[in-house]
Amino acid sequence: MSVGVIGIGAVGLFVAHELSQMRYSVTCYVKREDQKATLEREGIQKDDQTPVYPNVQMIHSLQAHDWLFVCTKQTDLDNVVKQIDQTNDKINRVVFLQNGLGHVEKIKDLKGLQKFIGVLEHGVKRVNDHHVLHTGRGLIRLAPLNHTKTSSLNHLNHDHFPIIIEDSLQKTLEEKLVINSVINPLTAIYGVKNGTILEVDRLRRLAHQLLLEATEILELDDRVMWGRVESVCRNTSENTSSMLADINRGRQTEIDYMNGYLVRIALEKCPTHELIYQMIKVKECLSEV
Ligand SMILES: NC(=O)C1=CN([C@@H]2O[C@H](COP(=O)(O)OP(=O)(O)OC[C@H]3O[C@@H](n4cnc5c(N)ncnc54)[C@H](OP(=O)(O)O)[C@@H]3O)[C@@H](O)[C@H]2O)C=CC1
Ligand SMILES: CC(C)(CO)C(=O)C(=O)O
Repeated sequence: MSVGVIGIGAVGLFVAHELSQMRYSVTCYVKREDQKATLEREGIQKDDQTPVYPNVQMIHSLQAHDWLFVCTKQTDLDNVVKQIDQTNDKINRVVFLQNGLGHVEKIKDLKGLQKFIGVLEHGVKRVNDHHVLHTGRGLIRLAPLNHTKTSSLNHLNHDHFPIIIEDSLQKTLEEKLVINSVINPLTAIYGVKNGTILEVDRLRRLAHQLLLEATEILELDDRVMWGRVESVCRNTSENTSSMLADINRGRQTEIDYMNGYLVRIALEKCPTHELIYQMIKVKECLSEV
């Protein structure tokens, strides 16, 4: 089986590594020549294991695959969707693994292939362009878009790469959105690892306040969701959240698809999320300087 992985950052390195270990024919798609050269030379290293050597191509050379995993940020999806659209007569199934909400509409426009949207609950930390740390064992939750059959997903499910099929796409994404809209901005504002949120009482209380607003807007059970936030903080305690990683690298964050999404749908009735949203926007401006 041939699998393509687009976007070889923290998530893409991990996904491409695990699929390569399952002996699939994996091709990584990147947008920088220097990352292509590094991956060809060094392979993908997970933790301190021996590297695996998937194929590496530039994104404009996207080829035919049985499965395609899209592991870019939400902010890069427009370009990627355009690229897949130009290639889609050769691609059978696509899995999108972005955090946040707002991408489903863009993806719906892709015709002629089976689409799955999912969330990755592993702790992953990018060390550099070819090395990733697996900081917390988790799983991938996937839901089909537009009544796609799910039986083909069984081929991808593996003990060290568990995939769960969820019935409700919206619920899966909303629950992950709650987790990210609490953990990501707080870790990015204070420059701390995920585990610190539970360790510092004032930070924990601020996290809980964000949780209460988010669960009220999305009509989710706040006790259940607080339990999930706590468990993600514990399982990924040593992780740098993707938003903190973006701020540290002077990149645009996904805040518009997380707290920004909540602010938009709640019509400004979520003051803590609105404040946090503004604070991250200021951080983005400052880190560009
Ligand atoms: N990091 C984490 O712990 C987790 C992240 N997520 C979610 O997964 C998604 C990816 O996150 P993460 O891996 O952290 O992000 P990264 O920024 O580490 O990686 C994204 C990668 O996509 C590449 N990219 C961007 N545009 C293109 C393109 N047009 N063609 C090919 N490659 C492209 C970037 O390349 P370049 O470096 O050249 O810009 C980068 O390597 C996000 O939605 C995030 O919220 C989900 C769970 C955990
Ligand atoms: C679950 C969490 C917070 C793990 O770091 C994540 O999804 C992210 O960093 O975007």
